[in-house]
Amino acid sequence: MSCTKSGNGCTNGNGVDNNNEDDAVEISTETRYLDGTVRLRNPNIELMDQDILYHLALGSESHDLVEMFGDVKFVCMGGTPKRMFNFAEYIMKEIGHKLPTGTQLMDISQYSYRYSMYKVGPVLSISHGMGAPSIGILLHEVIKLMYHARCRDPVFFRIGTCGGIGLEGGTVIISDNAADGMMNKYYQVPVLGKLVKRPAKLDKKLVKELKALANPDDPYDTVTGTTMCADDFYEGQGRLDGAFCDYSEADKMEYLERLRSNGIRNIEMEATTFAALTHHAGIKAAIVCVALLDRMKGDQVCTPKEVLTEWQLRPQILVARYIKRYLQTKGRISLDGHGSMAVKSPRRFKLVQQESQTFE
Ligand SMILES: O=P(O)(O)O[C@H]1O[C@H](CO)[C@@H](O)[C@H]1O
Ligand SMILES: O=c1cc[nH]c(=O)[nH]1
Repeated sequence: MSCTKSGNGCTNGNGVDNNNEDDAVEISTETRYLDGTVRLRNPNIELMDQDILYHLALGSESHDLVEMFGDVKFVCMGGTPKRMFNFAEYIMKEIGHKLPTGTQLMDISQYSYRYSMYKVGPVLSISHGMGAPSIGILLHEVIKLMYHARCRDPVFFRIGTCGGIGLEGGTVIISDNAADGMMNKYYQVPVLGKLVKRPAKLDKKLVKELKALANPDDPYDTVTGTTMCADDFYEGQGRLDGAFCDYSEADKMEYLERLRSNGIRNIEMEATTFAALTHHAGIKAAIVCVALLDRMKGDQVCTPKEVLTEWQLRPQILVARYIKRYLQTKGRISLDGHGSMAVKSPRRFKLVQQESQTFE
């Protein structure tokens, strides 16, 4: 889809405005087979003898991807390998998953030397590095992995950190919209010399479900709002402490105030890419970040390491509540890491609707 600009939004080439605020992720026959497995918007892939997922150190012929990943329901991503290893261990406890005796969690993608990936029953925990190009490459390969593995209606989460806009460090922000540094609600990437714009949309229902799981007893606030995705940590986020700075503190504050008055509550570096690529794939997705500082009050991250480590758990706790609730309510997914979500029968060319993913 190449988009043309219409206001802040995009059209999909058929003149359809894809920037309707109330839309949930559009899951259609373009992105799903009859049984809910992921259908790629790329006819080339199923014609290929093999598909090498180079940055994951996996391949469609070298690995039995259905056997290895067919039961995956949740894909959780965050910047660092350490955080995603910790999340894998945490979710393992939370969902009561047991590894076979004598085994331990293994980094499935270790020989890519790029990303780390851990699998805990129906949950994949993957590091995505920093910024749009890094998470973009990962999303292409993970979406293809979902297709090859015949995963049904997977849900993706980004579990991140960010700078708050008028929000104290430690506050958890669930993104209900994503915008770039120009406040455009799309992700744009040059393709064949032309700028392709894809609407950066998140599933509003999932946002509400996550917000409802915030516990009034949590010793921190959980809020929703628009997330700004910058292409840089320093100048791109209006910091005064980069190697270069050609603006004044007043300019910075004026910019942050403008962001705040446009509903932007936090800044990080992957939101538009994550929202746009999952949306384009028809994958329900959410972003939950913890603020490391209030950018209205400063630029340097000077909170002690132990405190930052505790804060980073907060988005994980919320996402784990969602996953647990889903597994308890649906109760259809085996937690032994095998089988019940895998579809072994051929499913190509079978189209229609997917089942509902909601569980309220
Ligand atoms: O904490 P994670 O999820 O890595 O993300 C945030 O931290 C990085 C910058 O420090 C950027 O990638 C930003 O998006
Ligand atoms: O200020 C911050 C903190 C974390 N990550 C960001 O991108 N910005």
